[in-house]
Amino acid sequence: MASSLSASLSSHVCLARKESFSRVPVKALSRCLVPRKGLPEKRCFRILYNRKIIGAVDSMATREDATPAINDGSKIRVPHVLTVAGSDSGGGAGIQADLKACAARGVYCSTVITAVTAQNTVGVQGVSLVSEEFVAEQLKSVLSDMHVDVVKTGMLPSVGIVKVLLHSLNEFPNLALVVDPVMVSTSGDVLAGPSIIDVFREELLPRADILTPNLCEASTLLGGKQIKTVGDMYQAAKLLHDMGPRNVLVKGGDLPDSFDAVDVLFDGEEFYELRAARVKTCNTHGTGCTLASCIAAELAKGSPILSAVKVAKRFVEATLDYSKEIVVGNGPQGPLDHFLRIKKDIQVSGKHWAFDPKSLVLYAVTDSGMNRNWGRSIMVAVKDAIEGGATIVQLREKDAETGDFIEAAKSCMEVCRSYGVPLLINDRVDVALACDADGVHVGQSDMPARLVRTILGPDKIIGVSCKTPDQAHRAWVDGADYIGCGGVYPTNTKENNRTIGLDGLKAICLTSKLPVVAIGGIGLLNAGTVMGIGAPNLEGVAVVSAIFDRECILEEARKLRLVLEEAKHQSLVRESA
Ligand SMILES: Cc1ncc(COP(=O)(O)OP(=O)(O)O)c(N)n1
Ligand SMILES: Cc1nc(C(=O)O)sc1CCOP(=O)(O)O
Ligand SMILES: [Mg+2]
Repeated sequence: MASSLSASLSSHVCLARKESFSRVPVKALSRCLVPRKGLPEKRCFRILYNRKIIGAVDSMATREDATPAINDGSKIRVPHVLTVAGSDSGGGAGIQADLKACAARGVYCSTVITAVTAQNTVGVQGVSLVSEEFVAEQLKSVLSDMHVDVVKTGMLPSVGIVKVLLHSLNEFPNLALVVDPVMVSTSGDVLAGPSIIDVFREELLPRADILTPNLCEASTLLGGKQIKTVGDMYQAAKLLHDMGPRNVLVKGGDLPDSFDAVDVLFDGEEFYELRAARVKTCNTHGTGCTLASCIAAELAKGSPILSAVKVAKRFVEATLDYSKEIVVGNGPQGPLDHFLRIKKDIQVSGKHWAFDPKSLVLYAVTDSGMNRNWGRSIMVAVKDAIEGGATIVQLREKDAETGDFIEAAKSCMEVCRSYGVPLLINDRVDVALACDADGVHVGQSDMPARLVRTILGPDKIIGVSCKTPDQAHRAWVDGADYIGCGGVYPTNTKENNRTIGLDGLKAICLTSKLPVVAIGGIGLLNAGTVMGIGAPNLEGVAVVSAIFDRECILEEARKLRLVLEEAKHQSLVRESA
């Protein structure tokens, strides 16, 4: 039967969409097709390669079936996990954890809610089951419309709900299934009673691609078997595998006297002992849901089981480590921070403001050569510029070693944050990421602003150098926050820099939808003239030598700021006249 499929395999490759699949010769695949247990022959095949499941093929798939899996250039079908689980009002576990884990792993997640729990970091105060009919309706809504790759189950609180789910799974035999046999919450509250154990053992587990019990759940499924050692975990994994799931991951998080966090994966042939240093934290609420969702997310992307489990374990470790000191609620078990951000955002500045174009008034751009000549550090130069009145700083360190640049940038970040002045990095997105700078300034031959925006995200400031109205328009389309226009006058600071003059500057300002800062050859003597061109979106001037190639940075910045304030005053007088 397998050989009869090999002729049409190429169209089915898309359907399986397993990355590893594409590296397997088609000839080898025909030998690898293995009918899936419990499913009608000729319907669905697991693809085994080196004895590992690497994908699934529907033998009756047509080219049309496969079409949605192909990226046609403009439309991309994303990996999709459907979680069938309970809602946790505290947001740490259940559906809420599943959504966050999938989002953090870059996978779309739809939800079928089986129960609503009133829950917090103290415990579970109440549970309200969703009716079987309504669970069925949710399943139908999702599965009749969307292409789901993997179903992940959490809290399945009644036999009826498990049966409803099994019915849907029978209708969609290609769906991979991750079963997290949730029975008791981290607080010790029962979420699914012993009545469901039989239907789990007899009907759900044989359908599962992977089962992910903790020690208590493994013991319950095995009729109360004691699991106290890693050796017991191996036995439990084997016994659970005999119940039908293709893979079993017994999680040893609760193993007594264990220095490491040990999990045992059994794929029916080999055992894998996965060890990591135990993270000391009480913020563990939701780790089981997160791990299972993350495994589901990786499988949806096309990973083989072992690599999905390894990535998921590493992700949970990282979130545990990151979240170990965060405080959410007064109970003994807090939640995870799936996006590794909450703590950082609070610590870094307490607040994030949107970019304010008024911060462009006096834009100080550093120059490592000038600082060297005057024998001062970048940090001291930046501090003096800010104390003199600079409203935004750009580190333009063309000849610095990357490591030195990052260290200097980190120190300057501290200074700038303490004064509430934004700090941008010239050219180097990597350095900006490493020091969590407020943004980046790029020119026409640097990384395109659109890509910088994708990498830095929506919160960071992006500036683009422009010499023409077309470039200014492009910068706006690409998601920049402001443009730098120059050289207004000739400059010795930047070699071979074309001068656009005041007329060039004005032409750009007139059409630009973005705020503008003028640059190039600007100093005390001409800053007023530049600001006087009468363009409302010209917010300020950017200077290098007028501040940093002077004996006293603070004094020069102060004088320049006064000139700019006077120019602003004059323009207000002109407007009101
Ligand atoms: C505010 C501001 N405007 C223009 C530039 C010049 O950027 P770019 O054209 O990329 O040239 P380099 O500075 O990288 O030599 C700037 N840095 N800042
Ligand atoms: C970095 C830079 N960019 C320019 C542009 O025209 O885009 S001119 C310039 C150098 C500006 O230095 P100074 O203030 O010493 O003239
Ligand atoms: Mg540049």
